[in-house]
Amino acid sequence: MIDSAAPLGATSEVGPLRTVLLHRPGPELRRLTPRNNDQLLFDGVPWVARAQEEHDAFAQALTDRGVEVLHLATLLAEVLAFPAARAELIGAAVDDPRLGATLQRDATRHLAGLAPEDLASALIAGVAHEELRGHGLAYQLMDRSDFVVPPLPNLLFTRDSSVWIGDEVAVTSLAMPARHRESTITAAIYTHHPRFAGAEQLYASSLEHLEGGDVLLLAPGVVAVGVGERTTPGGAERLARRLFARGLAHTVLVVPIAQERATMHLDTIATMVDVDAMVMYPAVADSLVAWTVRATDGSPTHPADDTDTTDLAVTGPQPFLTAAAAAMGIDQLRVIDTGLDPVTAEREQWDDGNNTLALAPRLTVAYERNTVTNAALEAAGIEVVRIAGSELGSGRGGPRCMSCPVSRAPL
Ligand SMILES: NC(=[NH2+])NCCC[C@H](N)C(=O)O
Repeated sequence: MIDSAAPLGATSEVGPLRTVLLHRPGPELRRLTPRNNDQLLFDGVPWVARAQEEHDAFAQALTDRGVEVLHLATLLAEVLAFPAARAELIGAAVDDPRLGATLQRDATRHLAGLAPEDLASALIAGVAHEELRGHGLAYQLMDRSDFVVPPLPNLLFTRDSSVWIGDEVAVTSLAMPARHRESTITAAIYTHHPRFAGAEQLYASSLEHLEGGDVLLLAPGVVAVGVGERTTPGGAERLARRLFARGLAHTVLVVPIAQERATMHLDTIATMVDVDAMVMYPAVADSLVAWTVRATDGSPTHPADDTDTTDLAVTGPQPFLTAAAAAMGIDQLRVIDTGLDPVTAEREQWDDGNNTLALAPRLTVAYERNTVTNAALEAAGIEVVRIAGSELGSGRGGPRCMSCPVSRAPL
């Protein structure tokens, strides 16, 4: 088991990255076919071996720069040595009305017989009809190409199923049915893995939809939350109350984004690259607005037993850049444009040109294919670590979606 003393948590998107949670894509990607890829939220059918090579190079680029890389599948296999974690995750995997009681029992028996590493693989790659000797009506009538336990190809995007804010972790509530089960896995890891012993959990998969890709730590105490296809206003409100009650933030900026695939998360249109700079999709830079949410004066922090009753003061909407600079206490939030002309910008935004992972202020990881955006970043003084993503990108996520910062040094 991994043992490291770096304090857990993050108060910004750009503080020097110490520890990150990744998931190397595996057999779950081999489940994708032209028949199921839309439902499983991939734009195509990736070449798995090449996606793994690209991911290994991504992990290596981080390790080379002194970042400790934790692998989700390893942590999962480690917690599956504990009976409580096994029971929770097997229960979550078969909690599916498609199965009915007979197939549920068959699937439970199958999973319960697996050793920790095999169980971890089955929970991630799913269980196909042909891999289980089931009986009964639901099993007989199930399409041979269907899954008893569906695979989780989007586990690759570790930023969405959990996010650290201050020294607490929010296990999120994912909006798309294809991703619901992911946060049962992150919850089990944070609950049972000794590496995270004592870490407080700030959110839960049973609450209003909230995805980590929508949560941007603009500055210590200032959190932006995109609301759109994934995160709901109710989720943003719940998170805001909890952050205020626990003293983890003083301002939450709620930012409506278009409800469409190209802009599924706030981090598909803007990410931080310096303490006062973002790379942003120019088509939205001027129209983006924010509602500023704070606790009303006199609202208590750390109430003994309830973090959901803080009174909220909501103002706005204001232009996002104005509201953000005010909340961050700076004169101006600098913007570096994706692409230059509108067509290049649209192409590079789609290819996750905005979805960068900062390793430190002015040092960021980006897909190499977004040549115009990367040149603009460099012209603005941001060092760019380029990674290949031709296959990884088919899931529509870049370096930031594919990483959950577990520990960043304070600024
Ligand atoms: N933070 C992000 N932008 N994540 C991208 C997630 C992509 C994934 N295929 C989905 O549709 O959910």
